[in-house]
Amino acid sequence: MEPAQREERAGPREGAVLVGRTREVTDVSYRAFLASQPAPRVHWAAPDGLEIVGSGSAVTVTAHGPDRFDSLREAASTVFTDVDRTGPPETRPRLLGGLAFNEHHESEPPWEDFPAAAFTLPQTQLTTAGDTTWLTVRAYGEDVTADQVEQRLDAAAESLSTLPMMRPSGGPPGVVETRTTPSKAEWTEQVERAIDRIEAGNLRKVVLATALEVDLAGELDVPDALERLRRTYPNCYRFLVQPGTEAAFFGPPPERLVKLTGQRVETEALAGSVPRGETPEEDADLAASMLDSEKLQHEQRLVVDAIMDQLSPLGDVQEGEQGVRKLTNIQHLQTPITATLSADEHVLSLVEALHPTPAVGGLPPDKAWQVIRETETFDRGWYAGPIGWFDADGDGEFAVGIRSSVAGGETATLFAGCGIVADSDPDEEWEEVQPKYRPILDELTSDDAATDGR
Ligand SMILES: C=C(O[C@@H]1C=C(C(=O)O)C=C[C@H]1O)C(=O)O
Repeated sequence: MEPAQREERAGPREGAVLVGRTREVTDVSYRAFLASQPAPRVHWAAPDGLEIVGSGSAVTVTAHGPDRFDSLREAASTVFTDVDRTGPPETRPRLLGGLAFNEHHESEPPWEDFPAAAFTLPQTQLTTAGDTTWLTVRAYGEDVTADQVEQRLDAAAESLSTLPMMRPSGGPPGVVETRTTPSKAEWTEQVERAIDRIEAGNLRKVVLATALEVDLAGELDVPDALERLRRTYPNCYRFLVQPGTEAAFFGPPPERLVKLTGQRVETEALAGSVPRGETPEEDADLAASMLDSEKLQHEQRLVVDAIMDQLSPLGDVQEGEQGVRKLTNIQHLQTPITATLSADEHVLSLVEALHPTPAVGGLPPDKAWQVIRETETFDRGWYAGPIGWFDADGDGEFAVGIRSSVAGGETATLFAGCGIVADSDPDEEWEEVQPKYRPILDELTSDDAATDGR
């Protein structure tokens, strides 16, 4: 397929036009398409069925610092000023990407390819909604013509038709060695210190995270891993953000940060975890113990209240009925929350209001961030940051970038955290964190080793 057009990598500018041409395609393998594409690459799949994969950058908007949301909105409005496109609404231009957990993110290893915030309009994109898949080719610039883009669309369709429907799967690369940050002893100290701060009265909850650095026996085939995650975590989001040739950030997060369609907001509180049981009875008992647990209900309530507080100035907010979200290897307390806005808002404004929720940050948010910064000895980077898309109308959807890893060459760094409250126990919290590595760790572990280790 066509190499990325370097001359078009520049950012948004006045006078440039965005030209997009789209056609329906059949019998396409996302894995084969993704594997055939050069970086930058992005992938987004939502549990409700929208699936997008893209490569190359027609235009990318980036931002950093406290004004990053304003800068993104402004840059995006320049990108969307002059659009000449074909295709159904499903294929409208969506800027795909995300933001680092914190606005002061530094692009240091393993995050050297990742700015504090970056959203891309891919040059070549597949979009699936319902049973239909479309191929879109885009270009952005002062001198771009519809003829050029149509020719590129012909070429892209031609090379797409030559891709194999199924590539043989290379399988997981295998794990040589793992290193945990912090160690179990350090974790115990960190959690005890956090509890001291909570008891001192100036902190209610903090989510402390851990990192697992994994040396691999070979290079990870990310398109293959994403394809396997489609089957093992079918009700989760799946994403890939690969801004350069080195590192890929990817994972199957279960948690929605926010979805905005017109004035309708959908979000959720997802916090409080227990493992899945070995038998249906044990599984139901574990779920019941979670529903009955005062500590886990407290963790959940803090998240529900914080989200409701953030949204209530913007419109009419409804708390849904609490339930249990069952994933392949863990179950969580979940409360859906919806709102009808009283005025139009951009989804980035909602992301700004909500992120980080106390499911991944803490309460009060500033105090929690201070504790996270003083405690964690690794860089969260984009872990637990907002990952998703937005369009010209300001509609969009964002997941929380958890159950995720940043991988490059023969190394992958995985992240997992859990909420610490007054009655947390360091040993129990350590046990709670481990299954949160599993979605990715299982993808890295060779099948033989995985069956031994399970
Ligand atoms: C922080 C993570 O998960 C979050 C924390 C949870 C908890 O403390 O129970 C549950 C779901 C997520 O909101 C993670 O997976 O790394």
